[in-house]
Order: sequence, then structure tokens, then C-alpha cells
Amino acid sequence: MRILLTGTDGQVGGALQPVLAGLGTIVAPDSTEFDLSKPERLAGALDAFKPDLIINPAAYTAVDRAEDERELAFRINAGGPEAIAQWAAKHRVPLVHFSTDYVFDGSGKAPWREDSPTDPLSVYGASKLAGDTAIRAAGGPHLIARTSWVYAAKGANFLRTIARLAVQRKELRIVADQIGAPTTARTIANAIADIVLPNLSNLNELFARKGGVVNLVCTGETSWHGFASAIVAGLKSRGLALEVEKIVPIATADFPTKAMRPGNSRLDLSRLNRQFAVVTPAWQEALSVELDDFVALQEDASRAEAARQVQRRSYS
Ligand SMILES: NC(=O)C1=CN([C@@H]2O[C@H](COP(=O)(O)OP(=O)(O)OC[C@H]3O[C@@H](n4cnc5c(N)ncnc54)[C@H](OP(=O)(O)O)[C@@H]3O)[C@@H](O)[C@H]2O)C=CC1
Ligand SMILES: Cc1cn([C@H]2C[C@H](O)[C@@H](COP(=O)(O)OP(=O)(O)O[C@H]3O[C@@H](C)C(=O)[C@@H](O)[C@H]3O)O2)c(=O)[nH]c1=O
Repeated sequence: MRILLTGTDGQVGGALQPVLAGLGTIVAPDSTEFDLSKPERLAGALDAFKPDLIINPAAYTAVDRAEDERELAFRINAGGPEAIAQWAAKHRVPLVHFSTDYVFDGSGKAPWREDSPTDPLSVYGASKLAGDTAIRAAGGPHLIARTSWVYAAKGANFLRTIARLAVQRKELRIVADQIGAPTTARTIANAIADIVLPNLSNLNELFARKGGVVNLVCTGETSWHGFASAIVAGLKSRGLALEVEKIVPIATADFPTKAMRPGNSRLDLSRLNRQFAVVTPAWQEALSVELDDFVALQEDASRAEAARQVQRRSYS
């Protein structure tokens, strides 16, 4: 089995790589070898890779920057996935792709279902929705896992932003009126593995029956303020020295950003639970696992830095 896995420098791709190891040959091209912003080149690359399964977490994820880079965001998030999906449909190769809560307008309080009406508020959300639509239109066997608020111990994400700000500032001001489910890349990777691994020999048939979009997030809900507060409490309880004393809940209007973000990002997990018998951990439980990893990485980095300083002193 040859698996083409994109985005392994990113959070979800990085978490998927070890989970899929041992299943066969994993081809993991970087963004120069398999550049989604050049959709016209992807079919040729796929002809050469000859994958039996494609998993595509690569994406343009800079939400605010996308407002100024609309064309690039659409090429990477819509044009690239469209080209991959057309190749996959033509060769009957199953495709796993990822979508976002930002395809919704964030109205109301009810969790969004897979078939709820979409109406993105941002260029990023619109570009991801265009990717989802193109994959469905290509008509091949596919699964689009729609997730939200993704983070990991490594990478560019909210956990690492808050950890950095918490050592720099006495006060953090964090929006408390956007509600969703923080989700670790590890949770996503494990769920995809639970779906894919037992069905490797019949993924086309599985995706034909149960494919399409499936929501995939940790269980429970919180606001970004609730998430930040849990991150800070978790870091403190693990002995990290932080400056922060106060985490002030604010309204979205008090934190102006280039891109608009949905107020209601709740995603309904019934389809994941029923169709795939996958149950994800509570967001607090997943956070605890990730914080252990984050703190271990910090300690490794401090030890490496201390060793470098000793070495520098011994040379001078
Ligand atoms: N992060 C989040 O909060 C959420 C993410 N999602 C979706 O989940 C998926 C995974 O996201 P996540 O792992 O967090 O993303 P990351 O931002 O962590 O990683 C993105 C990856 O995409 C690659 N990439 C970017 N541009 C290109 C390109 N032109 N061609 C090929 N590869 C490219 C990056 O490579 P390089 O480093 O070389 O640029 C990187 O490996 C995406 O589809 C995203 O839209 C959904 C909801 C929430
Ligand atoms: C740093 C910071 C952010 N915020 C707010 C801004 C925003 O509403 C919220 C999250 O900010 P971020 O910019 O880190 O997150 P953002 O990039 O919007 O995260 C999104 O990324 C894309 C890729 C997705 O698909 C989404 O599911 C979601 O995870 O926190 C504060 O209120 N105070 C702060 O100090």
C-alpha cells in the first residue's frame, strides 16, 4: 500500500505520519515537491507517486493573512484539492481531506451538522468550502473530516501563542463569545486511523457508503477565553514560571482582527459516533496530554540551551 500524505510539516500531517507508519510506503512530499498552489502540476506528480490512498491535510491556514492573499488561499485550499480529487476520482483512489468550522457563519447556538447550511465569514473559510465543494463534485470516494481549533505541542497554534504571551504579560485579554471545541492534532490522527486502518482493503466501498463530510472534534465546548484559562492553569500546575496574573474575558468586538470568525463553532459529533463508532476525548483530557508533551519539549529545549552555553563558555 502506497499512501500519499501531504502537510507533514504541519500539525495534522505531523500527527498522522507516525500513526500511519508501518502500513506500507508513506510518500510525504513537502510543499515544494507537491505544491498545492500549482494545481496544474499535481496530476503529473500523482501519476509518478501512484498512491493507493491520499491523505491531504496540507492547507493555507493563516486566517487573517488570507484576507490579503485571497487568490493564493483559493489556489491552495480549493484549486489544489480539486486537482487531487479529480485525479483520485479518475483512478478510484480514496481521498481523505480536512475542513473547518470556519465554513459556517457562526449564528445560533446549535451544533452544526454535516449538512447544515454553510456561509463563511472569511476568505479562509470560503476557500476551504470551495475545496470541499470541488472534492464532492469530483465524485470519487472521499472523506472530508471537518474539525476546529486545532493545536499540538509543536507548530503555530493557540496553545503556543498563549504559552508565549503568558511568560511576557501580566494580563491577557481573550474573546469569550466564540464557542467551539479545541481539538488536538493527535485526536484527529487517532480518529482517522480508527476509521481507515480496519478498512484498508475496502476504503472505496466504505467511503461510497459512509463518506462525504464528517465532523471530527474533541467532545465538549468552551470559548477561546476558557481554552486560554485552561492552558495557563495547566502550565502553572506543571511548574512553569509565568508572568500572567489575569485573563480577562472580552467580546469579539474588543479584539478586532482582519478576518471575521464565527461565534458558534460547535460541531455535532453524532455522525462520527454512529457511522464510524469513533468517540473522541473531552477537550480537557486531550489538552492535558498535549500540555505534558509541550512541557517535555520545553524542558528538552532548555537542557539543550544550557548545554550550548556550557560549551560556549568552555571555548572562550
Ligand atoms: N489549524 C486549525 O486550527 C484548523 C485546521 N483545519 C484544517 O485541518 C487541516 C490541517 O491543518 P493544520 O495541520 O493545522 O495546518 P498547518 O498550518 O499546521 O500545516 C499546513 C501544512 O500545509 C502545508 N502547505 C501550505 N501551503 C502548501 C502548498 N502550497 N502546497 C503544499 N503544502 C502546503 C504546510 O507546509 P509548509 O510548512 O511547507 O508551508 C504545512 O505542512 C487543514 O486542511 C486545515 O484547513 C481545520 C480546522 C482548524
Ligand atoms: C492571541 C489572541 C487571540 N484572541 C482571539 C482571536 C480569535 O478570535 C481567537 C483565536 O485566535 P487565533 O488567530 O489563534 O485562531 P485562528 O487562526 O482563528 O484559529 C482558526 O484557525 C483556522 C485554521 C481554523 O480552521 C479554525 O478552526 C481555527 O482554529 O482568539 C484573543 O482574544 N486574544 C489574544 O491575545
